[in-house]
Amino acid sequence: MESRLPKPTGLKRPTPSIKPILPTDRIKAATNANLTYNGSTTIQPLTRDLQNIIPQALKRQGQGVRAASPDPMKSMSAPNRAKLRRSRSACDISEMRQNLKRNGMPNLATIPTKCPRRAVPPTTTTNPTTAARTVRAGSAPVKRPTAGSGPPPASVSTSQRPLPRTGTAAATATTNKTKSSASAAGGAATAPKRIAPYDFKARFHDLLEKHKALKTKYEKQVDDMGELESLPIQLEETQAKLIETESTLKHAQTDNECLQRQVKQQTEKIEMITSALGETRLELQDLKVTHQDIKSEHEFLSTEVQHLRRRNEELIRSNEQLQAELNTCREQLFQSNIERKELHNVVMDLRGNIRVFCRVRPPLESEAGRLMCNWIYHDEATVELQSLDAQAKSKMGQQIFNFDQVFHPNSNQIHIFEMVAPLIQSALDGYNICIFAYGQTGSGKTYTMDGVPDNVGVIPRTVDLLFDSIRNYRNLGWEYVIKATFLEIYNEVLYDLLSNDQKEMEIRMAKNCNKNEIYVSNITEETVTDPNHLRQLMELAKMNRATASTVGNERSSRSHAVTKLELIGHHAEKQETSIGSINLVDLAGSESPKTSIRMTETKNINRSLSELTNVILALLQKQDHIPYRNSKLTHLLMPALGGNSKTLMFINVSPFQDCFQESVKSLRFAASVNSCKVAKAKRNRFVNNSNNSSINSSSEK
Ligand SMILES: Nc1ncnc2c1ncn2[C@@H]1O[C@H](COP(=O)(O)OP(=O)(O)OP(=O)(O)O)[C@@H](O)[C@H]1O
Repeated sequence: MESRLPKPTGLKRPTPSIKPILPTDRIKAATNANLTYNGSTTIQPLTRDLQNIIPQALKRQGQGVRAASPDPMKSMSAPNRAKLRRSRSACDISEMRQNLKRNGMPNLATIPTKCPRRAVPPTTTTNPTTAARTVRAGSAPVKRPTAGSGPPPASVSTSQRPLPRTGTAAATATTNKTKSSASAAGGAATAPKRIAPYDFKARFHDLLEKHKALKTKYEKQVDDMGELESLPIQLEETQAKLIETESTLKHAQTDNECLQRQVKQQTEKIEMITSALGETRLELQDLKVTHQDIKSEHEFLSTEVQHLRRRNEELIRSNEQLQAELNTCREQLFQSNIERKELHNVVMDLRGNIRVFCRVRPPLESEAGRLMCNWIYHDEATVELQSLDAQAKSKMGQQIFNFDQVFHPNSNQIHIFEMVAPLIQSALDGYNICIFAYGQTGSGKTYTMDGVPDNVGVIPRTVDLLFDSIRNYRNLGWEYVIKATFLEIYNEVLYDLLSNDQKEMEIRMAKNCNKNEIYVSNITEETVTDPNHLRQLMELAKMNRATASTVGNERSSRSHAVTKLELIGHHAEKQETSIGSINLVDLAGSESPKTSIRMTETKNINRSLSELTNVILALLQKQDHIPYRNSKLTHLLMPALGGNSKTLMFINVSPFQDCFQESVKSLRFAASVNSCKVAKAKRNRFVNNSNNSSINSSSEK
């Protein structure tokens, strides 16, 4: 690392030296700035290092000693000594000149060979050499530095010395040098005594004193030198310490900056926290206010809660009483419902197990040109049919028919279903219900049973009524499951209307049951949970049903369609199960063979309808053998026609004159069925025992 100490700019770096100038050199130079080596040249600070200065100073000192202290053993005579002095002075000057020349300084003036002895008064203190140079050479005098800080020379012996000889310049120079030393030591007031040249003893003593003084000075200089030599080491140590201190300072500065930054950050944080604290205090005040409000509200609510608890306890006690009353009411309701069912069944029985409703359809817009018979509705149960043909009228006589209900052409679907609904209720009570529509093709059977999308018939309305009633029955503790099958009898073959698979289907007797209980094998049975599901199944069955165009109907149903809904109810509390069924039959339309296009189809339809008539007539005549098995239709409807069932038959007739014969035929058949008496229907009621289920099919009144 570079030192930060200021470098001297105005000082001239010395000529190449032994080692580069260090700051210690400057210190040494500054220390030596006041040093003067025995009246010789003062060492210039910061220009020379100690390695260069000290040897030169010692060299000069040695020269001075040599000049001032000639070896007394070698010069024995005055002329020789003078000559020696002369030569030494000359040597000194010559050496000075060489030094000056080496240092690039102006040269000294040449010393004249002889110097007039009286030119310089002996008492003057001016350097005779310099004065002689000034006078003779006329050049600028070269001043020799005077000793300012050198040790005082010994004056004890010099004061006893004789006055110096003034004959030569060398003597004068010696005298001056001595005087200069004396002046430096004791002041200019006491002039040193000159030692006679012949007084060798005195001179010897003088020289000894000088030698002693110089030795002391030399030792002192050596000590100083020792001290000075230790200075670079101290300086290096100091410099190392300085560098270390600078490094430490730099680290400290870095740490300081870091700390300042941290202090700044912490200060900012403190400000933020202080700000947040202020906001929090405000929020705290608000919360305290809110707390007070809530506290007061809590006290109010606590009072309210206590009041409500007391009120709740009262209500619980009241509720328990009401619950007990409710249970009693439920039990009464359950019993009442049983009574209602029995009474309902009595009404149904009074109306007849086989009931016949006659419906005359209106002419369509497309049939406006067709002639219509004369229909006379005597009352709601009696209708008279008159032909427009007088011959036929006279031949057939009066055609008056009685039924349970007659619906004229203006009767709508709602009126029809109002009369059907009590039967549906009986199905939920555990009875078997059979509703079928019989009539000529195009007379309105499908319209009555299925209806049209904007005016639905008996079957869709039955579905809605069933699910509404099931919801009401749920309040009484009954849970119902509905299972649905859709069957078609076409050309005396059974088809599953919910499946397109070709499969063998047979009408079979149910085992371990009433002899009239039957079932169809391999038929698809769907468990229905909501009315929409049932409607979707009905749509699918309708699409799968065989239809074709006939003379009387563009989309004639060419098969008998049987929709069976099995209603299984369970009362968990009473451990009671109720199973009822509804058979909804849309028969194929009877058709005259004369007008039929598909004879086989027509024959099968007419044969099955004829067998249906035979069965009903056999029942009417109370024959021992009822020919149920003569056709698939009668076999399938056996439970409904002859056994444990409540049956409703719609006789649909067309109002037109050209249908007169078929209408009369249908009405006669229906009238005969209406007069048919069958055994009373039994309610399918099961009570579950602990070990097994026993059937209590009770015979109703
Ligand atoms: N009461 C009625 N009111 C209005 N239109 C009716 C009525 N009854 C039947 N129709 C219409 O008369 C036409 C024939 O009716 P529908 O198809 O129900 O006869 P169908 O007896 O079922 O015939 P098929 O035995 O050939 O199937 C249909 O267009 C039907 O919409």
